[in-house]
Amino acid sequence: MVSSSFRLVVAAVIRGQDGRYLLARRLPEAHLGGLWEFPGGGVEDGELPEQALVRELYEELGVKIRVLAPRTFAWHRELGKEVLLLFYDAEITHGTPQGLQGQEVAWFKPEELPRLPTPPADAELIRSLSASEA
Ligand SMILES: Nc1nc2c([nH]c(=O)n2[C@@H]2O[C@H](COP(=O)(O)OP(=O)(O)OP(=O)(O)O)[C@@H](O)[C@H]2O)c(=O)[nH]1
Repeated sequence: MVSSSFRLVVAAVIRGQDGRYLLARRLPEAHLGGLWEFPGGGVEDGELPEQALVRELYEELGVKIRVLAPRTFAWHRELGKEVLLLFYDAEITHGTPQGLQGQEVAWFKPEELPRLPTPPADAELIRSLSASEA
């Protein structure tokens, strides 16, 4: 349900040449702290989703990316907040990802993804990424 607490969040599904996916770990003190997620963040006023994704990846990980195509979406409802998550396939064009806010960043094989602690809203995406390898 769209309400005044609605937020639009974008996240990148980035697959390295070795077939691993890039995830970042939420800081322990954050909401859903310690969970591994696809890097991204909130779309700000006046921004297109793809622009927000490019900005977030640069601010959080110091990389430039190219957004390739929409992959899927998911709703996240918690604590009275409604979040619509848009996941995009993307690739890194410049730089090596680093957790510029102190967060851990790592590449995971598709079969490792289902064993990671991840936000509930990511479950279906993770199932499909790991199943496409089977
Ligand atoms: N970037 C990202 N966010 C996700 C994923 N899955 C998921 O549920 N989220 C949720 O989407 C929101 C991301 O927004 P954010 O990172 O800008 O917000 P935040 O938690 O720092 O701020 P907040 O505490 O105000 O929500 C969070 O509620 C986060 O838990 C994901 O795979 N990637």
